[in-house]
Amino acid sequence: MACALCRIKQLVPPCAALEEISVSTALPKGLFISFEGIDGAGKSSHIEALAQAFRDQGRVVTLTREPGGTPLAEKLRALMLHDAMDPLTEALIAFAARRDHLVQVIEPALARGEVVISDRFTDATFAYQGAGRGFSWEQLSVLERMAQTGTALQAGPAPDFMREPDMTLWFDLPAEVAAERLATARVPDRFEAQPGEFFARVAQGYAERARTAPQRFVRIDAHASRHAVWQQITQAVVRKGWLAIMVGSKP
Ligand SMILES: Nc1ncnc2c1ncn2[C@@H]1O[C@H](COP(=O)(O)OP(=O)(O)O)[C@@H](O)[C@H]1O
Ligand SMILES: Cc1cn([C@H]2C[C@H](O)[C@@H](COP(=O)(O)OP(=O)(O)O)O2)c(=O)[nH]c1=O
Repeated sequence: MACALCRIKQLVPPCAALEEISVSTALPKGLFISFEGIDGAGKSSHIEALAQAFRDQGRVVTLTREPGGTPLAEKLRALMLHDAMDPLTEALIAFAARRDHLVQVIEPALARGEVVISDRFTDATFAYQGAGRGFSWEQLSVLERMAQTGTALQAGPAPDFMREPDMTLWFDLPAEVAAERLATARVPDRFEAQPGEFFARVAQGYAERARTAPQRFVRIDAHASRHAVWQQITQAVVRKGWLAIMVGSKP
């Protein structure tokens, strides 16, 4: 597509540089942010507030979750959360749901220049099915590559580009504190009903995953007050230049 100036001047062929400018000003860059952490860490308490902060600054937001986010993936979510199965089956279901979610929702939204905020993504599979259930991380990495490659819709990424979040906000909280918070909060699903040691392993899994991708992970000290947690979240996105400084905003 010719840039606006070339169209006015009826330049043939249109200039390459201005063509790029016209595309980039027409469409903001899509952003993909995931929220991660053990159950009860406080993700749901802040995710809508972050979505609203982006909307307030003019961005279109797709707020979604895993497992789930599409009609098919929501069916797979119901199976994962309520039916007994072995760790490999659980991992395969998580990645099947993720592939559908990527193809149907996440990639189209990123191609439209939206901000995609997902309540969990692949790090949860490494933490829960990997560290929690004991399934091999090496094999999970193979599934990760299969499920998250070749989905990008925009021109540019190499054919072997593997989609990952641009930023992962990792809510780090000791398992025993999360258990206390959840004791009165809601009816537990198949994961939330697991013993404390399971969540201690899941928490370690997240810490390990964060060590392998320090440029993507932002550790949120989730043992702080709601207000302090919110400040850490906003600082992380402001530091990236994705949001302007927000004065007095609250979760
Ligand atoms: N910073 C916080 N301090 C104390 N309690 C919190 C905090 N953040 C959330 N909670 C409470 O902890 C429970 C779990 O929070 P939630 O946001 O549902 O966690 P998650 O989505 O990570 O499972 C809820 O009852 C919530 O009100
Ligand atoms: C995405 C994902 C979630 N899970 C688990 C973590 C959670 O216990 C559960 C559902 O996540 P979540 O939506 O956080 O539960 P809730 O709506 O009750 O807050 O699924 C996995 O085990 N593997 C995965 O790959």
